[in-house]
Amino acid sequence: MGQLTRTIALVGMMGAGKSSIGRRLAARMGVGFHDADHAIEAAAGRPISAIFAEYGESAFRDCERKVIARLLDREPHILATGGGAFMSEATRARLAEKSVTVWLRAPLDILFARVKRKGDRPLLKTPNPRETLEKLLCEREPTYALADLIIDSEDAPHAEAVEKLMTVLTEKGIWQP
Ligand SMILES: Nc1ncnc2c1ncn2[C@@H]1O[C@H](COP(=O)(O)OP(=O)(O)O)[C@@H](O)[C@H]1O
Ligand SMILES: O=C(O)C1=C[C@@H](OP(=O)(O)O)[C@@H](O)[C@H](O)C1
Ligand SMILES: [Mg+2]
Repeated sequence: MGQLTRTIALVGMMGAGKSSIGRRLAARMGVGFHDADHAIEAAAGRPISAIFAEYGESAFRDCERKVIARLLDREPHILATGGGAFMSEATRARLAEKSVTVWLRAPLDILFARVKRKGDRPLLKTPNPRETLEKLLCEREPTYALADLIIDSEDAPHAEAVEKLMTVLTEKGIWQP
C-alpha cells in the first residue's frame, strides 16, 4: 500500500474527466474519493440541476465553497471539484493551503463531445451549448492555469490519464508507492 501525502484536487472544465478519472485514480491508489458535486447534492437533498433551478447559481456557489472547505479537512484523498469551483478566490486559497491542484486540460471539441451525451449540466441549458462552453473555457482557462500541475485529458482511455497522474504524483513525491 502506498501513501498519499496530500489531497489531490482535480480542477478544470465540465467534461475534463474530474469525476470519472478521479474515481479511478483513487481506486488505483486505494485512497478515498470525494466528488464535491455529490457532497453538495447530499447536503441539499436534491440534484445539482434542481439546486440551480430552485435556488440559483449564487446559492450553489456558496454551498460549493463550504462543502469544499469541509472536504479539505479530511485525510488526504482524491477530490473532484465542479468546473466552476476554482473560479472562487476563497476556494483557490483553501485548495492552495490544503491540497495539490491538478488542472485536467482538454480542448473544446473533446469537452463538448463528452458533455453533450448527458444533459445534466444546468449552465449548458442554453440555445447554443457549444458556444456557451467555449465562452466559459475562454473565461476560465487563465485561472485553471494557476493550478500546481497540468495533465492533458485527451481523447484516450481514462486509464491513460490515471497513469499520467500516477507518474507525475510519484515523481513529485506526493504519492509514495
Ligand atoms: N479520458 C477520457 N476518455 C474518455 N471518456 C472520458 C474521459 N474523461 C471523461 N470521459 C467521459 O466524459 C464524461 C464526462 O466526464 P466527467 O468525469 O463527468 O467530467 P467532469 O467531472 O470533469 O465534468 C463521462 O461520460 C466520462 O466517462
Ligand atoms: O462548470 C461549472 O460551473 C459546473 C460544473 C459541474 O461540475 P463538473 O465540472 O463535474 O461537470 C457542476 O459543478 C455544475 O453544473 C457547475
Ligand atoms: Mg464532475
